[in-house]
Amino acid sequence: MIQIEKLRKVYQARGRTVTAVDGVDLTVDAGTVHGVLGRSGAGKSTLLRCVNLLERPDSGRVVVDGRDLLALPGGELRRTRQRIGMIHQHFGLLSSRTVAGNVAFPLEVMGVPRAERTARVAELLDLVGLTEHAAAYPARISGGQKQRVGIARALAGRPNVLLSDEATSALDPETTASILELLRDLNRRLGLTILLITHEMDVVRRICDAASVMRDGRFTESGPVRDLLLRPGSELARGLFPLPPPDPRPGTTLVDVTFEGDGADRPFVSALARTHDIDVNIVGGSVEQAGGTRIGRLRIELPGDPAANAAPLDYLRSSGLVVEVRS
Ligand SMILES: Nc1ncnc2c1ncn2[C@@H]1O[C@H](COP(=O)(O)OP(=O)(O)OP(=O)(O)O)[C@@H](O)[C@H]1O
Repeated sequence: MIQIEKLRKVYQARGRTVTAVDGVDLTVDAGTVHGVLGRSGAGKSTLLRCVNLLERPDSGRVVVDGRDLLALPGGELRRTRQRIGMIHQHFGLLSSRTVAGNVAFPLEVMGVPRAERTARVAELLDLVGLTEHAAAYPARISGGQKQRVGIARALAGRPNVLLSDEATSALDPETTASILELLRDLNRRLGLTILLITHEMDVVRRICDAASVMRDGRFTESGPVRDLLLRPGSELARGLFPLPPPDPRPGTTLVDVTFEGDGADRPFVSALARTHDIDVNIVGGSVEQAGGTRIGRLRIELPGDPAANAAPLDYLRSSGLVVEVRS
């Protein structure tokens, strides 16, 4: 479990002060995957690097598995940090070592005896599907395989927590999907808690249980993915279900309807048309699997202005749908 309280990190660079993380609170429950989403410069990397103290926060608290990192004495801090794995966008492999040698490296640093190390490396390579490539050098393997080596290496110290710094940003979509699947699988099999940062909506959709949207060092929204997607005005929902900017026609009402699970199969559009004897025009929409559930977003146009549509809008709301009037 990761608990971050009022975390703040300020950089001074060339006479300029940048507040990269500006009082962030975050709890990542044990065994869940949490994604922090945001544009370049939002403060995501700084936040992530504060969780294993690669960056030292100016103030706030970072508690990992019940240990307050900023209060730990040196030796204990080092041992605790060894139990926090990290993977990176550009893998960071040692080119002079084989795949097995790269995975063995942190075990050597930890002083694990040779026989135990060999067995552990074999176990880790099996876990990430790289047994056959144990003797290959990084230059000879694909980007996806390199990230698998990165993951095996990060798991060497049997961490409960894995930090992922844009781990799939350098990969093509197909390889991205397979790496995300591997991370999801490891999260489930090992009960691994994963905190990842990304600028890709799709990463959140595919593997995150919860997410935060970061801008200018702060979270603008944060919570379980399902809850965020069902919240009117959610940036995450708008990003995952892109609809064109609303362009209402005079004398009509443009409505965005978000629905979950069964709602995706319920013919609420035809029911609305029938119940209120109106023509409903579907302008756009999509249905996605996200946050462990199926969520859809549909933009519809009703005849008449919003004031004239009070009853149909009430009908949609009382059907358990999330309704946002865009005109
Ligand atoms: N070592 C540093 N010294 C000075 N300023 C820094 C340093 N590291 C980051 N910053 C600044 O802090 C802000 C947040 O940067 P950060 O890298 O955390 O954002 P990010 O969301 O991860 O973006 P990116 O994806 O581009 O890395 C930016 O304005 C950046 O220029």
